[in-house]
Amino acid sequence: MDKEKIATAVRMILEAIGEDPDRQGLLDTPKRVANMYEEVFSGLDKDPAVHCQTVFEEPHEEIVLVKDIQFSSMCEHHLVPFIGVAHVAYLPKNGQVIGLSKLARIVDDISKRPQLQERITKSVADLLMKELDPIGVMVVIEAEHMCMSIRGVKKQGSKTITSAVRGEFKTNNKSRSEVLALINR
Ligand SMILES: Nc1nc2c(ncn2[C@@H]2O[C@H](COP(=O)(O)OP(=O)(O)OP(=O)(O)O)[C@@H](O)[C@H]2O)c(=O)[nH]1
Ligand SMILES: [Zn+2]
Repeated sequence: MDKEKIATAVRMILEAIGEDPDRQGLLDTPKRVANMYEEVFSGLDKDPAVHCQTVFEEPHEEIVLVKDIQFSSMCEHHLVPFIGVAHVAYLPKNGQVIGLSKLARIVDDISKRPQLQERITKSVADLLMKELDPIGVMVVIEAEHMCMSIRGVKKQGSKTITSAVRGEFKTNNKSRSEVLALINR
């Protein structure tokens, strides 16, 4: 990531809004913002598939759900955050279970990019289907978009919920309902 370029651009933005980038309080701001962008866009040079290599042999053939995985991402339209939780469920096949923390790491890597909530939801589900080859995957994400709360329509507290349903969870209403009940309990 070109942090020098980000800092130069931030200095230009400060000038453009009529601020003095050389006043005491703003002197380090371009550098700080560059460091922040490096952090919030750190997923751009990561391959979340690597996390799918940590699998264990365990004959568990029922639902595995990690819920309330906190995440934050940056809306690609306004470059302001959206913040919320992801719930990731899957049905293991052939006794192949993935390390639980890896589900959260996948959500993180995919979130830390300029994103849309729908794309994060779909990307997590598709990655798990491809790499883990489970019987089913279901991803539900709930988030508040700052671009809807601090500006524009200014609807603070509104939540956007997206889901991506694959395999058994798509074809079997009962399995899908079971995951939803576990998420909502
Ligand atoms: N589908 C989807 N839309 C998003 C997401 N994040 C932000 N948006 C929307 O992107 C849209 C961009 O709309 P535009 O009309 O191009 O931009 P704008 O004039 O800033 O829109 P307003 O937010 O309505 O003021 C807005 O409706 C946002 O709410 C997301 O993750 N998914
Ligand atoms: Zn936005």
